[in-house]
Amino acid sequence: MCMGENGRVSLDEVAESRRVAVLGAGSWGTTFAKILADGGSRVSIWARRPEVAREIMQSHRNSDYLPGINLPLGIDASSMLPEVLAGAQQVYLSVPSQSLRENLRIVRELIPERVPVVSLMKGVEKGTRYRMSEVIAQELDIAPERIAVVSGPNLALEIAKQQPTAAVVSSSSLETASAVALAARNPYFRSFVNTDVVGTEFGGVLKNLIAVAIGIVDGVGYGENTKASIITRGLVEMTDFAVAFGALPETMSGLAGLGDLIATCESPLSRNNTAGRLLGQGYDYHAVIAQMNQTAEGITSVAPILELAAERGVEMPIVSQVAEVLAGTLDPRDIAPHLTTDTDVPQGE
Ligand SMILES: NC(=O)C1=CN([C@@H]2O[C@H](COP(=O)(O)OP(=O)(O)OC[C@H]3O[C@@H](n4cnc5c(N)ncnc54)[C@H](O)[C@@H]3O)[C@@H](O)[C@H]2O)C=CC1
Ligand SMILES: O=C(CO)COP(=O)(O)O
Repeated sequence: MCMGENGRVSLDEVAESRRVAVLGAGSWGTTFAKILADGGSRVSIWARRPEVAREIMQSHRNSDYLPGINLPLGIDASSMLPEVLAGAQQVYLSVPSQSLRENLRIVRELIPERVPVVSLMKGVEKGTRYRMSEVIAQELDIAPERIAVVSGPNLALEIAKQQPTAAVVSSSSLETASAVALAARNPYFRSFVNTDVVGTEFGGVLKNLIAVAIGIVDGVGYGENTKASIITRGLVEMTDFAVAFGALPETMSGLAGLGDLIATCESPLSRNNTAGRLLGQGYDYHAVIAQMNQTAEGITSVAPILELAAERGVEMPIVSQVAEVLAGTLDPRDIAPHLTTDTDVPQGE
């Protein structure tokens, strides 16, 4: 690192040495850019739409996704990928999960060598059923040690308002997780680390599905008993599923599991919860999709998650019922924390 004129390292030089790129200027990409900038990094965001990049550059706002939020001055934005990625020391990815692969194919040659690549996403790919870190490893052909994922109870708008929040950064390399966690921290945002990538990633995917179920019963008008029963049994489903794929059970009781489950199930800010509520109010799948102007990953993750569950013999009664409501084969009023077709023999909790 070079010195300023007085022989000291200037703040600009420190920030320059921590140049990071965020691909995706939706609500989470933009909020994460703010987290990183408020932590001292110099951040470039890639926005697919030039008008979004222009608004961030000129007004320091992204009013479509974060109304009322002023972004820090240390954030640049562009719709030109080479500009955004040049010199980045870390690359964060925050596009809808189903579009990750096509985007990686475009940026493959532009990602600087050896830098960590971080998924902020909470979905699985339809068809392949891959987690986002698996899509990254496959498309970029990089070692798992360079890949990290971030998850936790992280409703974007609350964090953009600087409400105190925690998350977990996971990588098979603790060194990579720690480097990312050091960048992704500031007075209102604290990143913990772990090496359970499978659990951390599946936690974020699975809680979306339970949040859709909670939205459905909310839309129907059921009360707290129903919701608490679904959340509690939902956590059992999440844990059974994740452990069957090699996750540690304790990850599911951490920020990426229970923590995110609580936040997403309780908040009207959650798009998954909102989509569920519309289903519970009687809108069908197509009407719900038409009303959502932001990404609700749970809707597209249901099918691949149930296919994966079937592969490993994991029972997921709540997620199965969400799939049935989406398919129009189950009346939202009949959704329950158990299958109504269960045997009459009482089961252990
Ligand atoms: N919003 C939140 O509170 C949080 C979201 N996440 C995750 O972050 C990921 C991104 O979600 P959000 O930013 O919330 O979604 P969003 O709907 O707010 O924004 C999505 C962004 O991706 C862009 N986009 C859409 N299709 C695209 C494509 N084919 N190629 C490239 N860009 C495309 C949109 O223009 C938009 O800028 C999701 O996986 C979500 O689960 C994770 C934690 C919190
Ligand atoms: O992941 C989230 C909170 O942690 C955001 O949830 P939604 O995608 O349902 O808005």
